[in-house]
Amino acid sequence: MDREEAIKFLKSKSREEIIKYLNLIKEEKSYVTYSKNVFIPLSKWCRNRCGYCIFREEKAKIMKPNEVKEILIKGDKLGCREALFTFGEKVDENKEIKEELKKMGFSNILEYLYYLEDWTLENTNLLPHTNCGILSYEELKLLKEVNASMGLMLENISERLMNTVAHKYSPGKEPRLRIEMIENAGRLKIPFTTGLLIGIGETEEEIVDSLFKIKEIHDKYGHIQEVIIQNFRAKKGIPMENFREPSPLKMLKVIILAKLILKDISIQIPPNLNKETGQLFLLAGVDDWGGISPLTKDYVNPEAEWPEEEELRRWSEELGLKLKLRLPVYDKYISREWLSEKVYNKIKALGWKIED
Ligand SMILES: O=c1nc2n(C[C@H](O)[C@H](O)[C@H](O)CO)c3cc(O)ccc3cc-2c(=O)[nH]1
Ligand SMILES: C[C@H]1O[C@@H](n2cnc3c(N)ncnc32)[C@H](O)[C@@H]1O
Ligand code: MET
Ligand code: SF4
Repeated sequence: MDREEAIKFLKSKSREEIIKYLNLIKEEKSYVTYSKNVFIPLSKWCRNRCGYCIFREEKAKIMKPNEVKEILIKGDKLGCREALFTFGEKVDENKEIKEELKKMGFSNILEYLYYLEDWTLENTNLLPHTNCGILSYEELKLLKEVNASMGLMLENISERLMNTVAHKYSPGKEPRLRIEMIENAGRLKIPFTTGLLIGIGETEEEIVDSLFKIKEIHDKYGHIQEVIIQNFRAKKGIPMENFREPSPLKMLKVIILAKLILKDISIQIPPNLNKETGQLFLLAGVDDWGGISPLTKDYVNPEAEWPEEEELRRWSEELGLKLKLRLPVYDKYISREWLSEKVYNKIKALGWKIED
């Protein structure tokens, strides 16, 4: 599959073409994975203002250690294994937050995050995954010690979108910065999650170029464990509230392409954003349902409830696929090569069985 062929397919209106490419997806695997998590929105303030985001708040607020710990302890009791720290980008650029952190005894947000993630490893059976926007090489290096995996959505490789409602007020969505961070994570051997946001005004060419860029980075470092194909959801009150959501067919075609281009990388579809269509996407080779939570909502898409574990199981089993719990780090990355001593030992202490 090369660039031209991929673009042609994405633009094609032929039903036969779709069936032809679906037929190219050969699957030996017998399961679909998911993670059981708690979502910790440490702060909703953010230096960016993405046109599609409902998560961001102007209020300079930050979760207190006890609030966070309570969620972690409850999640642990419910059998969660992932602590998802997803929050605004560079929140300590906000003076009030910085002050608040100082009062709590931390000089910046990442020092506070490190403390909380270390506490998670010491006191619960959850493993941290951080997705908080742009981080430097040094910051990634530090956080690797206490994270099982980390993530950053590429969103799209398009520079052009930086001048549109999607990214015009979001310096952190500059594709060069995102690519640089994903590469730095590779240099540091951090198991990594990235993905595309579909339906934010991008062209077919830009989708294809984004997929090939991820493939190029992965060929160099081998650290991309999964790629999320996330469908834009219109919501009242966002600048992009009148944008059209991507059609199920568009999603299906992008998933097919992702699968054919990214090969050994797992393709993730958020099940709460694809309740009607998710099961059919399994036909196109979706490997993973991402994180669902028995405790916390999806703060990025608060209107979209998580399906129950049993529902995911039924969707999967109807297609002859077992539903299999995974950790925030995929089994193939569970080794001293990819994980810090601390995280590796924690996973061993959990008694996690790696079978393939
Ligand atoms: O609950 C969510 N989890 C999100 N996750 C987490 C994901 O569902 C899983 O927790 C990961 O597969 C890690 O195991 C993300 C992780 C990333 O690294 C990058 C982006 C996302 C986006 C979301 C999201 O919108 N909602
Ligand atoms: C955490 C990730 O959630 C995605 N995200 C942000 N806003 C929306 C929306 N309206 N619909 C779907 N996904 C969204 C972005 O890709 C972000 O990186
Ligand atoms: N703010 C970060 C980003 O967009 C984390 C996800 S959105 C809450 O990359
Ligand atoms: S999507 Fe992330 S970076 Fe963009 S405004 Fe929302 S919180 Fe900030």
